Amino acid sequence: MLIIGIAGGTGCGKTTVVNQIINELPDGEVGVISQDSYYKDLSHLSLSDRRMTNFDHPQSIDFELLEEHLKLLKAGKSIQQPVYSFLECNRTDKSIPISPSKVLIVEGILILTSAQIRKMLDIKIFVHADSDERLIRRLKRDVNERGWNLDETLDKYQTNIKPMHLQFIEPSKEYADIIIPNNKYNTVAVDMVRTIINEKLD
Ligand SMILES: Nc1ncnc2c1ncn2[C@@H]1O[C@H](COP(=O)(O)OP(=O)(O)O)[C@@H](O)[C@H]1O
Ligand SMILES: Nc1ccn([C@@H]2O[C@H](COP(=O)(O)O)[C@@H](O)[C@H]2O)c(=O)n1
Repeated sequence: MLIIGIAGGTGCGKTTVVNQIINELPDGEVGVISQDSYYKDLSHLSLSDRRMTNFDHPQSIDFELLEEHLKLLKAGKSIQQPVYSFLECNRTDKSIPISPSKVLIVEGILILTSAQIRKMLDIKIFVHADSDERLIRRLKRDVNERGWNLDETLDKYQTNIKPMHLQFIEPSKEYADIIIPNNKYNTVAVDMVRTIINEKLD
């Protein structure tokens, strides 16, 4: 199994790049795992306390479970991936079965910050977009899809998102084998990654 890690700051376009990569590949050959599914269980907190959590700090992620799942998939075993609710700011009681595949993409802002996870990655990719571009994309998404208003999103950006980006995410770029500039849609880079994957699938 070839495991590709895709990191980059919030709103840089990781999900978009992953979808572009897998779009023209055969169904079922490439699995995708999102770091978001591995946010720690916060059921012991009220919703208002959960909404105060710093979701951009590496400690918010259950990297142990993610590592265990990657090892199981690599060993040819299926896993039950937790399903996360952004509106509830918590894991749901649901999970989805993920079967092993020839290629697995693991995406998330903090994927390259974990030494255990880095060890499991065959190719490490960092998607870059300028911070103003990312903030604009993030504002639109949080307000339209994730149940936050404009002020809340800007407060989060100043208190958690920007400091964590500078402390953990941007420095993890140094571990990347490939950096994809994504201020504009980057079809050339997407085609290159797809070519690497196709070689593995042949
Ligand atoms: N190159 C791009 N140019 C303009 N908008 C983009 C680009 N890449 C992604 N977007 C948009 O930005 C938003 C965030 O993208 P997304 O892929 O969800 O980022 P991430 O997964 O890194 O948070 C989405 O609305 C997406 O359509
Ligand atoms: N309940 C949550 C959990 C996380 N976030 C934010 O998601 C961002 C990471 O996801 P991307 O798709 O943007 O890579 C991260 O910056 C968290 O702040 C959230 O808003 N609510």
